[in-house]
Amino acid sequence: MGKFTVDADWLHWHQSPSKPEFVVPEGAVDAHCHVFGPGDQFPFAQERKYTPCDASKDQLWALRDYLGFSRNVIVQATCHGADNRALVDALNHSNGMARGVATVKADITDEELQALHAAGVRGVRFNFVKRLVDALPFDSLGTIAEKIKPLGWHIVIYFESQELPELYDFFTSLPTTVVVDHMGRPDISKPVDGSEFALFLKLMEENKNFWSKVSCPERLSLVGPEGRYEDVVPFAREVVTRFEDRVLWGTDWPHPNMKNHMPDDGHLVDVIPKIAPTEALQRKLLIDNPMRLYWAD
Ligand SMILES: O=C(O)/C=C(\CC(=O)C(=O)O)C(=O)O
Repeated sequence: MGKFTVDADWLHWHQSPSKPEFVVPEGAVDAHCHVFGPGDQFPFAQERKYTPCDASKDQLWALRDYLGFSRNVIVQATCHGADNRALVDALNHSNGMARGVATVKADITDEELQALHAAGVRGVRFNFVKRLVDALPFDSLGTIAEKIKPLGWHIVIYFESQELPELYDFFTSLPTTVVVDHMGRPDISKPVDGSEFALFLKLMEENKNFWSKVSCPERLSLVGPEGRYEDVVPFAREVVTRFEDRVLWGTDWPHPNMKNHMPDDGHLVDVIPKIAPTEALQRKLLIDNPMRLYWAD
């Protein structure tokens, strides 16, 4: 029995994903995934809103190899709060094949930021999803943005589509490259050419410093795994084809807080050629864009 009790309704990540039919190009980057603990070694944060099962760096590397990827971008998840030790440990054991996105507080020092940079962190995440965090006030986030800017880092933002109108002006005031998680989580029961998704497309169109992850069909889909997440494809393809130089893709392993099903990671990879229908788009999505953002040096 570990130190932490996993949430009763927690779904364990897939133990035997299928081999994808789509063969990812050599050098591909899984640009959105997490490590959890192990809790005995890297305790979960006091202020967390969920307690997951462990998902270690070695298990992540095993999935990476199995799916045919070469590199990972590990995003600090809220269950670890602003304690980035599990993330840094993973980066330090990645042979340079992983980069990180951390969570920090406004009082972080330049020395601490330098240490994160040396480990491979290249961004911070601002999370506005209420079931996951009590978001920091805008002035604290502004302080963090100014502190990380000289390092050349970017800011990853996570929010749900209904929050975008309220957050829009704050987002566009950010002074760095900004990466939107999961296309701003569109409500895909609404039309792809409707007003809600149009606001997200406008954000991307009018602000060339904005990028988007075209990840997480499993969180957005209404047809689910049986329908191979087909209903999300028009949204993601629109973003990939319009903003081909500013898109990233990731598995989101180990898929925290999935309540209705646990995706087969192989099936998620098989969505890629549907949203990026040409080899040139696939290369940008999986190699050129993430390499530019995370391995520029
Ligand atoms: O993994 C994701 O991207 C999404 C999450 C978890 C998360 O972001 C976090 O804990 O920080 C979610 O929607 O529950």
